[in-house]
Amino acid sequence: MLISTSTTPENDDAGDTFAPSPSDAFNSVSGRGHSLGQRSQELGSMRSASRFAGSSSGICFLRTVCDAIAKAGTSENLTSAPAVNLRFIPGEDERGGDSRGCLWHAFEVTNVVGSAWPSFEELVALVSSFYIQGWHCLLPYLQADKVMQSLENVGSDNEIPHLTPAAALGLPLGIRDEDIDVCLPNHEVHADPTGRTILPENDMRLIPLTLFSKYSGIKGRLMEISNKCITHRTLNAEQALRTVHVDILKWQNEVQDFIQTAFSEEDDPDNAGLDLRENSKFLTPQHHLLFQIQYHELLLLMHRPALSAKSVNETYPVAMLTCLSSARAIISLTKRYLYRYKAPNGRVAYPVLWHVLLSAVWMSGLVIIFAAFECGITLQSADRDIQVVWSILEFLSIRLPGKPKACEVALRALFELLCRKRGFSSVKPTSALERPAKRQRRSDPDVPLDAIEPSFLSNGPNDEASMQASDAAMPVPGIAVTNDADLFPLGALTDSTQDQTPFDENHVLWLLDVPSLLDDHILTFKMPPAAHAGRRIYKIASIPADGIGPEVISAGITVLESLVRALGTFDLNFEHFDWSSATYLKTGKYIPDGGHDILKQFDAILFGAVGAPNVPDHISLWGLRLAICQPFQQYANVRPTRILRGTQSPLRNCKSGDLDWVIVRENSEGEYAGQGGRSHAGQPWEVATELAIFTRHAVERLLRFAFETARSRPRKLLTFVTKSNAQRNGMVLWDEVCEIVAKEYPDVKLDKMLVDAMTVRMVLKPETLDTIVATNLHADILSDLAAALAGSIGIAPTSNLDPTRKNPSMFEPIHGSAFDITGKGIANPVATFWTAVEMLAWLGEKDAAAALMECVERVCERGVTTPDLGGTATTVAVTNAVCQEIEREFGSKK
Ligand SMILES: NC(=O)c1ccc[n+]([C@@H]2O[C@H](COP(=O)([O-])OP(=O)(O)OC[C@H]3O[C@@H](n4cnc5c(N)ncnc54)[C@H](O)[C@@H]3O)[C@@H](O)[C@H]2O)c1
Ligand SMILES: O=C(O)C[C@@H](O)C(=O)O
Repeated sequence: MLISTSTTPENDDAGDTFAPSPSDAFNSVSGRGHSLGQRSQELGSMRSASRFAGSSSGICFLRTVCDAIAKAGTSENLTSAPAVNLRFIPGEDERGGDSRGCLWHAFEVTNVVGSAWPSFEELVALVSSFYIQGWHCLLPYLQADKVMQSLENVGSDNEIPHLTPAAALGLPLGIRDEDIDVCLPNHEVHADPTGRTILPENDMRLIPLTLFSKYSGIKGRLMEISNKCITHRTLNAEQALRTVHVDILKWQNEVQDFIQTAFSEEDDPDNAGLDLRENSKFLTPQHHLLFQIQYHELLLLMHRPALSAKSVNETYPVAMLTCLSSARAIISLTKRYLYRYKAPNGRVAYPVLWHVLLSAVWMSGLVIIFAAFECGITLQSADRDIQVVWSILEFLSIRLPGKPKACEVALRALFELLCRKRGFSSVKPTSALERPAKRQRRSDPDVPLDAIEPSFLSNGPNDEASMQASDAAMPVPGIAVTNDADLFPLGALTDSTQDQTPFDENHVLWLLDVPSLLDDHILTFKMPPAAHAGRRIYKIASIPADGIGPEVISAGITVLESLVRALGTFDLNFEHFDWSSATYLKTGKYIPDGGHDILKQFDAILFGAVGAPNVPDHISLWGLRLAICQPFQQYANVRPTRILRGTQSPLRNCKSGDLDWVIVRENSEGEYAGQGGRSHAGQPWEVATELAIFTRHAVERLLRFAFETARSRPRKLLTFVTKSNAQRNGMVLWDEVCEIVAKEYPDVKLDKMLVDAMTVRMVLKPETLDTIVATNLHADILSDLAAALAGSIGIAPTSNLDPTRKNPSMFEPIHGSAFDITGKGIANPVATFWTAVEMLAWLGEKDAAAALMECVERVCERGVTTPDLGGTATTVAVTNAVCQEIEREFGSKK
């Protein structure tokens, strides 16, 4: 089956062009193919010029799925839904999901080495420092001595591939990296640093350890291929992948050999020297599951980049189908394992598997949704798999809810979106979107937490008989599984089932407060330093233009460059355009001929302000700002307002938190349609008309965007502002369209205001507002008021978004050229910094965006502010303070 490489027509938001036809499996019916221009810098490993390393491919895949689903279907306005809705999409490269940085409960860690073993608190601190701040998946391959040494002490980090199996095998965790790389049965004696023999040479655990180590090696090579072909310098990416594929298959066969050996007779001559009786008990269902999941993870890792590649090609169907079958295998294996080996109290029988299962099942869920999106399977079929994924995630969240919960939220939102866009509302209420009934039981104090089980464990076709039938259908080669979880060697970690410590219910309930957890996570998450050898590169067009524009844009770029240096994970390439009033006065044009085509090649536009005393305002605004926003269909103008830490509202008693709004302004027509004219010029009866135009199409797409924005925020409150008492045509159309669109968002509370009364409410009851939507002119005025109520127009940002991402979006501070302070060096750069934050988030660099915002707020908190906020600092001083804060936080990687 060959993929069509022709560009699928872009979907028109006037009609759903998608038919979920399985017969068209993986032909580009989805329209995804060439439409991912925004991600052009994130190329998969199937492309020779790949620029990301390691698990970036996971993040890239994740974005592919989100972008593709958001872009599809009738509702163009939903484009940003996943990004807005989910707030935080768990990635592979983000760790733990528990904002406390604690992977293990105290009762899951046992002191096995006597007093030298770190305390639980030390263990948490160590895991947090390596796992949360400094970890990267390539670490084991880099052989960084110091890090490895410390990891020996931590020992229980289950995401470091070879330490997972070490712990799983019950090996003393003092074992060194070199042991794992070189050890072969019958050849070496392994000793800990004190000389005590820790592994006799005939210890059969060395075989799986070697196999796990080989797995790590293959994984590392796959990452290298995505990165720079380090191992395969002489091969192109496709040749390199073929050799790795052979190694994966060889590895899997070795695993099977080993499993068969472990359960064969002792007198088998092949097993001479191996103490089978002593050691076979170490091969448990957990090991087997781990091996099987690792096999499928390798296949996913190998094929996934092809799914994220910018253009589809003939490798795509193989990649898609391989990923699909591996994803289904992972889901089915995990389900079967949990069914059989769940501990009596309902928890995962062995905590060390928790993260392995979590990341494998999460990635599999994404693959299933993507396959449904690509029409490789029907939505109904995907629904069945996804139900199991949710049940597993729900089950895993019993141990530590943060990350499983975030995965569940993300998958639910994506699947819901896909179902809606395909018009399959029946999938939605009956299964996919309903919260499981068990959820209520969790908060019921009479039901012990231990009573919670995954739904598939307790009912329907998932009984023992059908499990056995499915076992028969998919035989597990070679292994004689044992039902006795107690056989499992505990190593450094005890099985939670053996511990009598009651589960910390408060901890669970605290973590169930998902929105605040996720917010918190965004704020506290730190990017790992310089993890990626291949960096994402964004092309930014900078148009500082007039007045204080050049001063604040220069400050913004300084801060962004400092952030980029400190994080080392992506690059911003700025190109500067001198399109301004001065240019207009010289050439007669703000934008030269062909200027729009040039701008189209950029990922985003960073804009200062336009307007000069010697050019009429309507010429400058229409010549530059509107001349970009309107043709680029940046129809959603998004203006968040908040009282930043360390700043004050002019409203008495209004505290930070009381005023936390997002204003969504229609940005393509309305009062800015440019219709009208003048007659009888210069005569006493001269007449001028200014005609506002409201189209159903533009109103609907903007309202849907506003509802999505409101839905993505904790309060789910949308205030809809018009003047439909006086303006009885256009505004009444807004009212009618709003009523229709609102039906799609029953979870969003709708609140209607007339614009005059709205100004009163903004001043007197700011805490009653959250997301606000209004016309081009009304929202322009309301957003200046909002900025002033939050302290200054000098802090307020704007995003001019084309949610379809067909054109670059433009980011600018709300304020104008501010002639009165131009050149004085006191323009507040915070609005531009916050604008830069919004731009980074739109580009997909959400962690970097959150990090920058945090640094800006810390500087405000320290009182380093310009005069408009009551301070005495200059633009440059504030800029330097933010750069210093960034360096303090992340260090500089110059
Ligand atoms: N997006 C734009 O390009 C844009 C937006 C608004 C106004 N304008 C244009 O700018 C020119 C001036 O317009 P205006 O005076 O109505 O609005 P303005 O936003 O330029 O200034 C209003 C007031 O706010 C202050 N101010 C603005 N930004 C500040 C900052 N960063 N730090 C400290 N104080 C700041 C100014 O000093 C002034 O007192 C006009 O030509 C107008 O058309 C352009
Ligand atoms: O009305 C405009 O668009 C100009 C200015 O007020 C802005 O908000 O950018």
